Amino acid sequence: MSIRIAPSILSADFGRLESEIFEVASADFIHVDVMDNHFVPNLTIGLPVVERLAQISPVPLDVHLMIADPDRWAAKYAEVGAASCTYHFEAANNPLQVARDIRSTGSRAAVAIKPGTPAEAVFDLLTEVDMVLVMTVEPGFGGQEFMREMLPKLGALRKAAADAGTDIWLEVDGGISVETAPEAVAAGADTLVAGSSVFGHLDRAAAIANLRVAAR
Ligand SMILES: O=C(CO)[C@@H](O)[C@H](O)COP(=O)(O)O
Ligand SMILES: [Fe+2]
Repeated sequence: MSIRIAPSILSADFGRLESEIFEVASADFIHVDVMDNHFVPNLTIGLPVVERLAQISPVPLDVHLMIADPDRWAAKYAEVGAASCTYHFEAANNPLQVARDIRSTGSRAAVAIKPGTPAEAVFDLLTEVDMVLVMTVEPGFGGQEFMREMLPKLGALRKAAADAGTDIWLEVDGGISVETAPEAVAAGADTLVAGSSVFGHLDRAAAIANLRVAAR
């Protein structure tokens, strides 16, 4: 199985975002954290910036919406060019409808769960989404410590998806590095978000290559 790497631009230099994105062009996706200071206690970027990033990025965008009311907003991010659009289960009034709205645009739909949310919460959605994102930190900030106690959720999701006759991607986000990537992959992750462990290195391409080797 080939592992997908998605550098999170939360740890990039926002003053030179375009060149930062080109420095991680060897990645499979660019992970874009959208935070609204309501669902999480942090504020980043919104729809107009994501739209422009989608136009200039050499690799597809994996947009992670940490926002209230994804029922209203999620499909709009897909419409402006997010190849994959992830909303939080905890924030959605109608999680099933949000997934369907995203998919109706042609983008991949993904649902995320915070550390306090059990994997079972999204079992009913597994045939309606393309990916589940298991948070391995509390959402809101980069550079936090990896919560390895979240890893059993991956096995549970993999089994539930197989039981439901569907094949989905499983992404982990938070504290992923060359040390923790092997654990996440062994537990069932196939898509790794990495913020500080990519943008914390001057040579971003080497950091991505090192993650790929570690994940193998
Ligand atoms: O969604 C989030 C944080 O809420 C992430 O995508 C972070 O940006 C990951 O950063 P690192 O833990 O890899 O530094
Ligand atoms: Fe994220």
